[in-house]
Amino acid sequence: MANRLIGDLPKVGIRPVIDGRENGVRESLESQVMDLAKAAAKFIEETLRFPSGEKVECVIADTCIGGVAEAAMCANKFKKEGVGVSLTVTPCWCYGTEVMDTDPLLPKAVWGFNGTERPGAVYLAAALAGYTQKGLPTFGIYGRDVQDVGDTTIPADVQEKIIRFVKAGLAVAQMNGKSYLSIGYSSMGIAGSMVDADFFQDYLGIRTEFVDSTEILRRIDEEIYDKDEYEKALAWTKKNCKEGADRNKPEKQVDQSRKDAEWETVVKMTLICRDMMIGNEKVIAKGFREEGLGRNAIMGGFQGQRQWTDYQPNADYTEAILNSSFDWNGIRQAFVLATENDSLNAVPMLFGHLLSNTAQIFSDVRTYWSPDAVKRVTGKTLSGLAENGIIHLINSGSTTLDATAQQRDAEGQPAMKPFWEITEEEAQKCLDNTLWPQADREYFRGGGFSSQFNTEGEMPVTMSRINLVKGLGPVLQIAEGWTVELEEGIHEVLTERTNPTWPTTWFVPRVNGKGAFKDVYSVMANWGANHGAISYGHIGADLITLASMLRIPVCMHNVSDDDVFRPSAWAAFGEDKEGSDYRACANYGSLYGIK
Ligand SMILES: C[C@H](O)[C@@H](O)[C@@H](O)C(=O)CO
Ligand SMILES: [Mn+2]
Repeated sequence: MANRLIGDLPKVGIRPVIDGRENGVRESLESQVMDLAKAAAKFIEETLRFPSGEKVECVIADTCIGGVAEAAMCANKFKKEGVGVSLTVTPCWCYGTEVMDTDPLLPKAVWGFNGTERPGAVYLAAALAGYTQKGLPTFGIYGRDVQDVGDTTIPADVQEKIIRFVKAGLAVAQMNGKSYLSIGYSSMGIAGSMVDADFFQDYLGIRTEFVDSTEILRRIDEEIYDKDEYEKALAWTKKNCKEGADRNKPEKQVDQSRKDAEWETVVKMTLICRDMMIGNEKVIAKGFREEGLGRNAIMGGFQGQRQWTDYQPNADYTEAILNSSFDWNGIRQAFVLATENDSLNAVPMLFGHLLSNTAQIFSDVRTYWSPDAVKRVTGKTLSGLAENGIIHLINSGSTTLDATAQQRDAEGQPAMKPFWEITEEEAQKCLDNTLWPQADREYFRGGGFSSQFNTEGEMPVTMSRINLVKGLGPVLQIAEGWTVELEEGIHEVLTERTNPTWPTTWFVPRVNGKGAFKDVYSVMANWGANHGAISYGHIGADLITLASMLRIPVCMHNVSDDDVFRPSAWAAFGEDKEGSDYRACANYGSLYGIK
């Protein structure tokens, strides 16, 4: 599977730095330093893959870097090779600012080998002081236990930091230069769908492309899509997407021929939205080059409500299928497409996708159900992880079908996996566990079909969200927790009170008795908007590292302090990690903003 966006995937640049004193010192260190760089490169290449499936590639400087000339040669090589992340390694003393990497846009880390024969860790401290003094925030990596000279094994604590840094750095690099495709504009007064071009450009390096929804009608009417693929997609949909019960009042119900026409429209909408995002050779071959080039969109949003959905079938099918790891073409990388064009939920979905390589859930953060309220309406008692209350995540549309939780990890537990680990059987189970009821025609006058399922089993997940605060800028909120399955009889009653035609995920955040995480209720009460992006796994620490690279402060999280890994300069902004994060982000400002 190839990267589907324009531009090469970023590489990881490894910079072996060395004590430049020739005639003795340098020569005695050359192979040890280079071996450390090779060990780091091997480890990264063996561990990481891109969401598109490609292995991550490392580039090592041609020589060890003993001074500024070799630093410049390395920078030159990195530019030519498309390096997006810079990791400096050394076991020895080097000349801090002389060997440094001064590219302000490359996320940077220095691994100073913890040995004592040669002072790598002393160099690390000197280097970080230089980076801080020059306004180039850099991550410091320093193993807890002393290693022997020449040992090229990477201790577990160093491994964890290298991977956390590289993953987040590659996410930064992958976003840069791509687009957010806004199909339609603002939905129902939702602030996140008033797409803020300055935020995308300044903080993420992402362009914003605005296309009116009538473009979809035009492409349907003028048949600007691949008709062969359309036939294949429609046949696959008929076979794999079973219609659920029509819950509309009798006077609102439409006949099957109208429903069949709606299926045809939503399948076309899916092809067209995807083509608008990433282009399609087949559309170019039909003579529509401009349309077939796409918008180089790494994510997008579909306004839908209200003008489109008052008139045409909703995009629930389109959003659900594109956000899933499979379709009529087989198992493939998921897209990131927000419903209601909530761009501030698309961004954390993209963060989650780039950090975990998995498909993402988009949901309304709809209801906190206390144990008492559940008892009152169901007569039953919440138990297990759910015992202190649950949050109902539900939204028509954008929830990936991977969230049916039919995939299994190595231990046989429910999971949402990178697409290359998903089996045909698992993809089929996700489809088999989803029904497609006719949309609620009071909300969606143009009809359409909503995906309906209930996330099965317990999965570790992380909910996150970006909010824009006037006078402050963007902030990120993060809540790690679990999906839970409710005891027989509870789900049915609770979901009946909402929109039973929509997908439901019951979520329990990990609480700690303090602040926003005092209890489950407080998490709900402190959530900054109507939506959340939910990623498989506990990725809060990765999100925190990524946010610091983008200078987005984290306003709420439940990650242990020990796992918070930010540039070393953050320590100079105070001991309290939350306060220092705000001050450091304000001091450095957005990564791409023109000051
Ligand atoms: C149908 C309604 O308009 C929903 O779409 C609404 O509950 C939302 O999802 C609001 O974010
Ligand atoms: Mn919503």
